[in-house]
Amino acid sequence: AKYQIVMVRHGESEWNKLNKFCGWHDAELSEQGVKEAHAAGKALKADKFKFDLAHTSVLTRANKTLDAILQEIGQTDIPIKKTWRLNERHYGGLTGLNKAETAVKHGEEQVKIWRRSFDIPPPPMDETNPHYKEIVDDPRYADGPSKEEFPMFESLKLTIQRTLPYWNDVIVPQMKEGKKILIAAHGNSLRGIVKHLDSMSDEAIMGLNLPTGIPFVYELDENMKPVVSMKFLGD
Ligand SMILES: CC(=O)Oc1ccccc1S(=O)(=O)Nc1cc2c(c(O)c1O)C(=O)c1ccccc1C2=O
Repeated sequence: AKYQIVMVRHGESEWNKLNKFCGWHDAELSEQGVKEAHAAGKALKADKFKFDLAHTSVLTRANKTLDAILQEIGQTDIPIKKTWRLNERHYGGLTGLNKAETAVKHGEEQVKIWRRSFDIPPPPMDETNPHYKEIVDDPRYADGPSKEEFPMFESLKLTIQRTLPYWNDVIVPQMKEGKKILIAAHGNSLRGIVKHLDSMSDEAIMGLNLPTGIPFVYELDENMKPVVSMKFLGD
């Protein structure tokens, strides 16, 4: 096909392991997550993939997944673009809660509603959340989002709405210039791109849980329409 792009969800994080809502908290990769990232790189190397540049979020778990992959394919020299627009969904006041704490604090019924909703957001994060200061004051957000648009919560709909402009305005033009691109990001920011490419319904995309650390390929025609959708390496 005319265009090809590779995407990968970061390896397991320390908070994935603890079943805690992570969102914009900057959790590290777990040991397993680091292994997943190197395995992803080895798989890409085995298939002789080469990239001109990579895009990732401003969160360490995605950045380190990308670094591990680039080490394995011997391309630690290509440009890396980091953007908040590829960050994980912001889970607001749920950030840091695990499954039990969420159910205790908000009740099973509310959890059920949130789980199956596309545009019902979690409660906003406020100063009582232990992670409020670390996120709001983080210098990595100096280049955006602005104070006015800095999210305190995101529905999946809101997450997709802030990821797609980056896809359309930055990544697509680079693909049209012939650049071979790798994206290392998060479950929900990648859902936004996949939903857009495959014209998926709100319900369909909520049913898609991307595996951690397994690269997948899209091949697109001259109109950026998928000829091959979400082909996982090793499939
Ligand atoms: C597998 C797992 O333990 O998931 C967790 C982790 C932390 C809290 C609650 C749960 S749960 O078992 O209720 N399942 C669970 C719970 C939730 C979600 C979700 O995708 C999910 O799988 C959401 O997307 C979600 C999105 C926005 C607000 C709340 C939730 C939520 O409460």
